[in-house]
Amino acid sequence: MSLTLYDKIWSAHVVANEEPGVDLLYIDRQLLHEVSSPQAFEILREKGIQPRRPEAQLGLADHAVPTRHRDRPIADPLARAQVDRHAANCFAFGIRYLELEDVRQGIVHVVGPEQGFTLPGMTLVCGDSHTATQGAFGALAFGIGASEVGCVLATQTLRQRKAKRMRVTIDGKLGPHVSAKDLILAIVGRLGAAGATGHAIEYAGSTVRGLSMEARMTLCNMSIEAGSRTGLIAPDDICFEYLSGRPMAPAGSLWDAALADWRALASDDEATFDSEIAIDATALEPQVSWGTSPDQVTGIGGAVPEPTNARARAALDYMGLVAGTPLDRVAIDHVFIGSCTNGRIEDLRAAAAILAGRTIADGVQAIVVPGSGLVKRQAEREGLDTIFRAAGFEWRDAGCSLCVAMNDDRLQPGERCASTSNRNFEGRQGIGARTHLMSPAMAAAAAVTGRLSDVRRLAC
Ligand SMILES: CC(C)[C@H](C(=O)O)[C@@H](O)C(=O)O
Ligand code: SF4
Repeated sequence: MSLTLYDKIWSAHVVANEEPGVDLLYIDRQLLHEVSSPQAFEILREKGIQPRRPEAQLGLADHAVPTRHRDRPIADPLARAQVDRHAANCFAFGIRYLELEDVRQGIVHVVGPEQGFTLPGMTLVCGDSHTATQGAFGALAFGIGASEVGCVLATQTLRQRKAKRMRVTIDGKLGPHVSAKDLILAIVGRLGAAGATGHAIEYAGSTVRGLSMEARMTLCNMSIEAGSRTGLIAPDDICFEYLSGRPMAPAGSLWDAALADWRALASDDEATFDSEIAIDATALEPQVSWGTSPDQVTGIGGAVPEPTNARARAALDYMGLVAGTPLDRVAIDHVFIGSCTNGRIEDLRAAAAILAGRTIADGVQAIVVPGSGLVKRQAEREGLDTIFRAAGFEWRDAGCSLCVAMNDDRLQPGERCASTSNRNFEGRQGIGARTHLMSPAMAAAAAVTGRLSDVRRLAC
């Protein structure tokens, strides 16, 4: 029987069949952050259980952490308590924890792959909806709820209903300054916020094969914004090269053995999918969201659309936008470059390439927040921090930052932000704040002009 990549990883992890369509899966790895883990540790305490495999877990703090003054104790008492509690829980239960001072600290979905904790063919979970980011490595990676985090800690298994299979095939060469972020925004726009609900998406096609691992992670990251908990890409030489030599990746003969297994991780040629979508990358223009859901998106050459339903009307109202306004006339107050969608080294390089020799517009406040301490260090080695600072950006420490208003970085009501993150929900960047999602190069262009702008015009 022909199988998809999803089927193969799934069946390799079935411990028991519970009922038709529902299996008990073995979970290889779990990432633990400070927001979704406290309840799980409480479950262990209440029941007097020790983690089944502490070495299969990795803990760190990312959502609540400040991105400045990291040499001082966390000023906000609630954030400090949350981070301290998470660290204490990890230590108490014998789980590896990356301290805030550790250069390896960062956003879970950046750190997992960077450390080689995330490997092809694995099942990997985290109490976080953007865990699908790590499916870029051909891992079955998905977000779970807080009580499920406890279940994985206690048993290293999880009861799961198998999803339907969807393949998104992307072919054609991306134009200059058009990136994986533009692709995934366009895909989410086409599928709709619930279009892939109940499905596991596999991204395939010549465009995907040509993408770096950083770009593949950007693609998989936003699968959840179309309703899919899982985004997968078959691992190949680009993936193996990225992983080779990573601290937690296998080495020596174990690496050779792993590689032989990983090369079999692809959908069979005759495998069938419940749903198939084809995307032509050639004609794609840079994308910008105009509403309060990531599927409310269009090309930068377009205008604020005429609302066709109550949801769109409410979105325009919240966003303070009038239908028919060309997008490139919309002025912005803030720029945020970072997040698990676009906080990796390539994202910083793409933004810096636009900002070199330029300065941000008067009145604009701009921050760049590397996805991890290692991304920050690498960017500094390449002199990117100098470019960002010279342009007028603040150069911060790693964390979720302005992607989510759960830390010191947040906007005021009515402020408008060009953001490389993945969600533009009401209040996401602060109460009443307005978010436009876009790529790092597009965010850099917005910083320079002070409005939403086509980076291709600025670049040439
Ligand atoms: C706080 C966390 C559980 C949440 C998620 O599940 O994704 C956050 O990371 C987000 O991006 O909204
Ligand atoms: S960077 Fe944003 S999307 Fe990613 S885990 Fe943090 S809050 Fe969630």
